[in-house]
Amino acid sequence: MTPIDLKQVRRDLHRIPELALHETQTHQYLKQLVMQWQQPWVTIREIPELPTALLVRVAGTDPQRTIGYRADIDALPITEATGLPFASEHAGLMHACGHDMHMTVGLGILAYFTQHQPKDNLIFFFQPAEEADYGGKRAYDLGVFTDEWRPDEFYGLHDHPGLPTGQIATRQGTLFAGTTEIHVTFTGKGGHAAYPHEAVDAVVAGAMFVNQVQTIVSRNVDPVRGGVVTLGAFHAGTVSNVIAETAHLDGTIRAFRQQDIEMMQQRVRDIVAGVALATGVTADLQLIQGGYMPVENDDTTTALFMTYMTQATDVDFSEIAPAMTGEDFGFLLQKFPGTMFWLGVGDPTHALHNAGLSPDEAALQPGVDAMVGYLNWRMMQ
Ligand SMILES: CC(=O)N[C@@H](CCC[C@H](N)C(=O)O)C(=O)O
Repeated sequence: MTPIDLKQVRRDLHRIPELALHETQTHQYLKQLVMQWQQPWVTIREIPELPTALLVRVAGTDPQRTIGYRADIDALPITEATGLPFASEHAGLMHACGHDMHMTVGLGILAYFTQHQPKDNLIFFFQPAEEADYGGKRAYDLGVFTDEWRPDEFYGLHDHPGLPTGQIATRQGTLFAGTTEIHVTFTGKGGHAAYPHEAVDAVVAGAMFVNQVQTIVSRNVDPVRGGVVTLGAFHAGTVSNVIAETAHLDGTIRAFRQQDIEMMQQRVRDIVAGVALATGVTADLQLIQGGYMPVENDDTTTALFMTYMTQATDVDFSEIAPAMTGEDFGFLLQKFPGTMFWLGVGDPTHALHNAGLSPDEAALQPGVDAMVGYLNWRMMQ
């Protein structure tokens, strides 16, 4: 029997969402739970330079390889609107991307292998900072995945509200886009609304920028390949009769190929420079890709994964098209072969990052069972 109540664990985690690199309560919860499953073949590891991360190694009985499994643990600055009895207790924060589900499935798999020592070595990486600040790359750059903590292959899942509960889905090749955060501040000269000629209007500069970035995808990206530029925030000004001195905008660039992402980054730089020249504002632009590289599934591990998932009679599996969501697991998959996959959580009326998102907890057990089944099968190959 697996020593974990999946639904209870998920609800406990759902109550305590924390932002990237601040997941202290979550880290403590995970650690206390894992410590209850201690066995001579289980090692818990913390990283002083990345204190909210947690790694667990399960030593195999006759290892041929080390298999990694990653679950992300951070939440979003969204005020929950689900009305659930176990809703977020942290004002303004929510597990609106399902990382509470990700952690719970990861814990379920780990719990199983603490009780049934595997043949191969397994490492579990409970990763801070997926939504921002690229915790996977940070861990890699700190040298975490070396020596006995080096995975020969790496797996990780993301929940998908649009897929039926418990369905597993993935594909060969690119699964998710690479992304780049855009942060730009235009600074002009504030003034009276009646005297625009004596001011430099940052709202006009911001509006020009919003309009001109719309040409990047429509005019510069190969339409067959696709891409997205979304500006999610625009803050400027105070009242109707004062010309705004500053405008700050935040957004994201997305595409499936790194060369397209870099071309789009350059177009954003060009447009910012053009807006500054045309309006007289000064501009401070930051483009941050961090670890959000395109998520490229490895041919070999993905063929194995899809073979198992297709043949397993208790797994509902589908092949799926790539998505423009981003994931810093893309960075780790550049360093180690592996496979990312979706787990259906059956809430088609709410997208990821929606305040009403309520993943179906009935997906937890099939998620654990599919991955435990796959790992046991993989270790016999
Ligand atoms: C699965 C998911 O929603 N991931 C996030 C990753 C954020 C990347 C970065 N902060 C950016 O916006 O570029 C996503 O928004 O896709």
